[in-house]
Order: sequence, then C-alpha cells, then structure tokens
Amino acid sequence: MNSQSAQLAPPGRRRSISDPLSAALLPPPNESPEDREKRLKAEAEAKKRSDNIDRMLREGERQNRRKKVVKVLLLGQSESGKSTTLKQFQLLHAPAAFHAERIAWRFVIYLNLLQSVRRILEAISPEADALANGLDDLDEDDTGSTTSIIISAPSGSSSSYGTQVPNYESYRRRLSPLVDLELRLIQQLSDPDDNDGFEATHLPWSHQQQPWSPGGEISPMSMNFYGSGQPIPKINIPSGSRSSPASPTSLASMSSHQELAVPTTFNWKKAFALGKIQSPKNAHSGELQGWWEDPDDPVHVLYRCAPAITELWRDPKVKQKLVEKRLRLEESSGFYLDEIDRITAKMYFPTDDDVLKARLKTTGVVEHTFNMPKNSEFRGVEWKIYDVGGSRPQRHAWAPYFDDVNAIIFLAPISAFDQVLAEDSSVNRLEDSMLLWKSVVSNRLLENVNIILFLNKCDLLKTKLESGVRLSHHLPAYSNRPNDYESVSKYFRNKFGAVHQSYTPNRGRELYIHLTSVTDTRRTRVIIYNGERPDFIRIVDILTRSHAQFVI
Ligand SMILES: Nc1nc2c(ncn2[C@@H]2O[C@H](COP(=O)(O)OP(=O)(O)OP(=O)(O)O)[C@@H](O)[C@H]2O)c(=O)[nH]1
Ligand SMILES: [Mg+2]
Repeated sequence: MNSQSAQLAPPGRRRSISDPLSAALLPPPNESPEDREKRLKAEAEAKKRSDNIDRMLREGERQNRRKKVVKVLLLGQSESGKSTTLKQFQLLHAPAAFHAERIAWRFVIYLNLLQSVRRILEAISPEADALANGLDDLDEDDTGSTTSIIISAPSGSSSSYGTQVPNYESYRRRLSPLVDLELRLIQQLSDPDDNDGFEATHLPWSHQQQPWSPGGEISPMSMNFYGSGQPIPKINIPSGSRSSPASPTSLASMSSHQELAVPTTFNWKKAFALGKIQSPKNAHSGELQGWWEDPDDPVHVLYRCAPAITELWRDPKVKQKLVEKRLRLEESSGFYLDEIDRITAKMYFPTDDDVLKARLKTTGVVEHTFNMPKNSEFRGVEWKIYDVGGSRPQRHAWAPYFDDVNAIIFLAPISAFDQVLAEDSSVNRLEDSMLLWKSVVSNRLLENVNIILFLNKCDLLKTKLESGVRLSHHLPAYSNRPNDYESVSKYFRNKFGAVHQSYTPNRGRELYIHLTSVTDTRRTRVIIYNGERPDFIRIVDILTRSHAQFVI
C-alpha cells in the first residue's frame, strides 16, 4: 500500500495520510490488478490534460508579456488630413475591412459632390454679385479663403444687377432637385436616433478660445499673415431657386461653411454598409439586384441632373466667375466635379481613391486597433490609433489622450497658407497650424512622445504655386524668395523644425518630418511602412524595444 501511495504521489511532493485530500486520493484497499491498471491509465491521461493546460497558460502569459500596444494620436487642425491618414492605415493593415466599408461612403461622396454644386450656384447667384459690388472697398488680398467663401444676402435683393449678370436661372431650375437631395442625405447620414441631426455641425464657438493650449499661453508667432485678424464678411444667400421646393428648414438656410459631421456614436458605416444589394436577383443569370433598382435611391436624382452639373462645371462664364471669386473648388475637400459621369452612374461603386478623397468631418475621438502583420518583425504589436476632431471646438477632447500616448502624427496642411479657418474666418489656416504645432511640441506631458510631422497637402501646394499664387502675398516674411515648390516646402520644413527646436522641453527628442500628400496611397505607404525601414518603423522599433510600460 505504501509503495502504491508512493507511486501515486506526484514526484517531489510528500503526502501526509492525515491530509484529508491525500486520504481521499488513496486507492481503495481492495483494488484488483485490472482496476489498478484502469486507474493508473485514467490518472496518466488526466495528468497529460493538466500539463497541456499548464503549457497553454504559460504560452498565453508569454504572448501577453510579448504583446505591445503602440498608441498613436493623430493631431492637426480641421481638414488637415487626419482621418485620411487613418484611412491609409486601414487600407494597409485591414484592407478587407476597408473594402467592405467602401460602399458606405457612397452617400458621403454624393453629398460632397452636391456641396460643390451648391457652392457654384451660390457663387453665380445675382445676389452674390449685388453683395460683392456693395463691398468693393474690401481689399481682395485680405479675403484669402479658397474654401470659406460664403456668399449670402437677404433674399429677394437681386434685380437691379440682373441685366449685367449672365442669366444662370436655367442652371438653378435644372439643378433644383439637388437642394432637396442634399437635405435628404444629411438627414440620412445623421444619427437617426438624434432628431437634431445638425447638432454636431453647430457646436458653440467662442472667439476667445485659443488654438489649443491647456495650461500654456499662445504668443504671437514669428510668422505673420496678411489677412489674419481681419474679419471677412460672411453673407448668406439662399441657395435654392425661387421655384425650389426647399422649406425654411432646408439646406437653403444652411450656409456652405456648415459641414456635416456624423457623431461618433452613430455607426453610419454599418448602417450603410450593404446598401440594398441583394444578390443574385436571378439565380441563373447571376444578375445583381441593387440600390439602382430602388426608385428612391439618391443615384436617380443625381443621374438625371448629371448633364446639367457637367454643363455648369464646364461653362466658361461660370469658370470665369469662380476665378473672380477665387473659389478654387479643385483644392477643396471632397472634390469630384471632374468625374461627374462616373460618380453619378447608376451602378457607381466607390474606389479606394474615392474613399480617400471623401470628406466627413470628425467629431469626438475615434479609436482604431490594428495588429501588425504576422510575417512582419513587429508581429504581436498592436496599434491603437486615435483620430480626433481638429476644429477649434473639438480640441478640448485631445488632452485626456496625452497621458499614455507613444507617438503623435501631427498634420499641417501647408497648401493652406492663403485660406482661413472654416470656424473662424479671421484666422489664417497656416498660422493656426503653427500655433497648434507650438502648443503640442512645447507641452510637458508630451515631452517623451515621439513626434512625426506630416507637412501635408503638398500636391495642392504644388498646384497652387504653379498657378501663380505667391506665398509672400500671404506671408510677408517669405519676402522675395523663389515661389517654387522646392523652395517653399523647404522653407516650411525649416520653420516647423525651428519651432520644435525652440519650444520642445526635451532637446533630445528626434523630430521626423515628411512632405506628404496623404491621399496618395503609394507614397503614404512608403512613409508609413515599407521594407526599407522608414522613420515610422524606426519609431515603432524604438517603442517596442525600449519601453517596458508598453507591455500589457
Ligand atoms: N489633395 C489632397 N487632399 C487631401 C490631402 N489630405 C487630405 N485631403 C483631403 O482633405 C479633406 C479633409 O481631410 P480629413 O482627413 O477629413 O481632415 P481631418 O484632419 O480629419 O479633419 P477633421 O475631421 O475636421 O478634424 C478630405 O477630403 C481629404 O480627402 C492631401 O494631401 N491632398
Ligand atoms: Mg477627421
């Protein structure tokens, strides 16, 4: 019996018979040799199972210890390209999910197109001319906005200028169904549970608010911009024609600077993910039944209005008017006017590039998690990327994320040197970016955070400079330096670098600066991740090797 119990006792452990558990585990005194054999076999199997579980637990622990989370915060003013950068991360690390969501962007793209059309109609309205003529003492150079030209006037104040202005009434009439369509799309894209669908676009804004500076003052920067600090008149013209069915609550009363922003609480991508595709309609032919067969789908109105939109956009007189008003729609967010036929086609399905170009303002903070690919040297690393709203009323939501962030990608759209903020037309966009940059780099909470600076929208900067817009007209300090892309981009690189150098509380911090166009997938991919260990991957490398606090 003793030898049996010795045999049963796990190696290295002594059992006392007074221990009730040991006593219970002892074999029955009258155990037959067959029973003993069965018992020993069962015990061996149980031990094997238990060892397996132990092994799995140990492996899980090991993996957990190895698993690292890198938290990246996307910062920058509104329309700087944060959400677009996030889309590029999605495209790189979760392409299947990105592609599955493409169809949901169809409505946003339609809305972007409709907004471009509305802005043209506003610009060519006789009321706009009447008002512009009344404001001829306004210095043209001081109104340097390309995306915030907001034209409006008391309704009905048109006729005395009617003879001098080409009659665009036919455009208004033919395009009037788009007014209602825009309203309908906004309602659909807003949270259906939220009756006040426009809420997110109407956040209160105080002129006293600083670009963002918790606990830090904003001092005047060395860059001074013509036009900043000078209020630019905002005038509202009802965009609908007299025959428009628009109601007082319709978009006609929503001026063009008011952007739709979908609340982060509303999962609109899921709501629109599948559209109305039911496939196949006919099992034999494989023919698809889709939204284009739904007479209520927005595509039908767009399809019918497409010839008029094309005519409007190509009309030389309209083009001239846009030039006069310096409304460069090609540079504005969500520009699809060069592809009207494709976008308004009944079976239009957004491409990757269409989604990257789509504009939907962010409110709140959106978190996305990506795992590094299994075959990469950083397998096991989890990225958490936070995309925040960049307009001034949204910036208060940034600070809580500063505590445990590992890297910041700061986006400054350097093409915006001649534009003003949508939320405050007295502030030059580049000046705002500079102030924001200074606030971020000088922040003590962020002193050990790696910073990557994307000087973004370089494609637009190049086009703008090539079209003859001079940086020195908006930034006197640039003086008579060459107005070409190389010189200007180098100048901005040095300026932003110098601000970091002067204000960082951590002189040892390396700053990574890239000239980017984040709508360009190929180039952005090279910056974010490629086989040649770009800066970005060097940062991940440093983070994953050296910071114990990233281990969960
Ligand atoms: N041509 C061009 N367009 C860009 C570039 N980066 C962003 N855009 C476009 O600019 C618009 C604004 O970009 P978003 O990514 O929505 O800007 P954001 O910083 O997220 O803005 P908020 O959400 O308001 O804070 C979108 O229509 C983008 O497609 C760029 O480098 N070049
Ligand atoms: Mg955004």
